[in-house]
Amino acid sequence: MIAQRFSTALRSAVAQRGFSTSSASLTKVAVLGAAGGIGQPLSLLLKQNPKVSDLALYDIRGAPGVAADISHINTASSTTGYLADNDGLAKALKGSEIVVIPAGVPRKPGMSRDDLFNTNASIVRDLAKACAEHCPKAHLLIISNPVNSTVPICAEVFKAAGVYDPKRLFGVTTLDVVRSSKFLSTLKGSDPAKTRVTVVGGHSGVTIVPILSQTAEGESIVQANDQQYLDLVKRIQFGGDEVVKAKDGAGSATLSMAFAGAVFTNSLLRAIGGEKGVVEPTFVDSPLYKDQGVEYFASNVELGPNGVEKIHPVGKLSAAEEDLLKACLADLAKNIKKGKEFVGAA
Ligand SMILES: NC(=O)C1=CN([C@@H]2O[C@H](COP(=O)(O)OP(=O)(O)OC[C@H]3O[C@@H](n4cnc5c(N)ncnc54)[C@H](O)[C@@H]3O)[C@@H](O)[C@H]2O)C=CC1
Ligand SMILES: O=C([O-])CC(=O)C(=O)O
Repeated sequence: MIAQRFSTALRSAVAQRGFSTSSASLTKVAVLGAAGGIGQPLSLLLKQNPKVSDLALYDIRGAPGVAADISHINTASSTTGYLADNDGLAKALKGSEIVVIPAGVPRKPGMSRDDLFNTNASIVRDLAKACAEHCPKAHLLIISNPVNSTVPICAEVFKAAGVYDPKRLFGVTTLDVVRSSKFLSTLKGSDPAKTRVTVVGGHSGVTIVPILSQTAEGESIVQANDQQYLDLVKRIQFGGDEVVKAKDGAGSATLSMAFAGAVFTNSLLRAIGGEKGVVEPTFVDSPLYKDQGVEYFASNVELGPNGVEKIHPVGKLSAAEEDLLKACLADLAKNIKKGKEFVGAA
């Protein structure tokens, strides 16, 4: 009974976010880091998605157990778990059209995302090498932090292997969009499902730039440019810290991230299936600020069957947002350089 209620609630939440029930195109999706705090609920949500035909769950520990559990859910897709032995990673990746990567360590209180670099850079580099070898045409969705550096790392690995397609590499910044929507709609009493905020830049502190002036519910707050605006921007930029602090040493956002990851994956699945006009903010190889030394940047991106279809410019900004963008670009350039240098490319 409880399971039934849970399932109904989940399906309804998923439906509200626009998960289609048509299964025009069926896709193998791999999750690397599938037994982790994000990996498990993300895999659960992907099992609900009728556009997924095969779910390949890979982790250095625990993935077969997670897969066995999830495989009993009565949706059409098949679920298989893989460990590193017996060529598990290669088997998980072969035939995958989408690879979602939440592998790596999360923050503890007092740490910045950049403090994760030493551990996560090599994890992501090695997984990217395997993707370049076994599924070079897959769309790579990078969740592992620091995203501002791990995305450039993946790009350099793919370039070195001669298989880089900038249209198929995405840093998942959807959680910033989800948080902006929730925080703004709570302040304004609006419907969060209809309160869409574009968030540009990167995914760390001041590199997260919410463009509240372009949202009807945010316009007046931006115009007032008072403490309420400053607090809202700060909460969006440092929302991750709120969760890290509350979890008190037990990690960072997992459930909201799984939700955000499932939303972005579903948008890409819709676009791969031929739906037009699917737009999500995401951190990609972008021409927008390359002349300022920033090669990767999150802005609204129209998705298509081959990944990035069109990168939208940030549009008109308020004076305060111009200042936020300036601070963002300075930090972002450093984060990107660090990632490139790690692979020996800067
Ligand atoms: N992009 C975003 O918005 C967000 C990113 N994150 C990041 O996601 C990452 C994962 O977070 P959690 O799931 O909470 O961590 P976790 O520690 O709960 O799970 C990570 C999983 O990765 C696995 N793993 C480690 N090395 C691996 C390898 N070489 N191959 C495959 N799997 C491997 C671990 O065994 C573990 O199961 C962290 O770096 C975190 O900072 C977290 C929240 C939001
Ligand atoms: O704060 C963290 O370390 C995890 C993360 O990226 C987020 O919650 O936005």
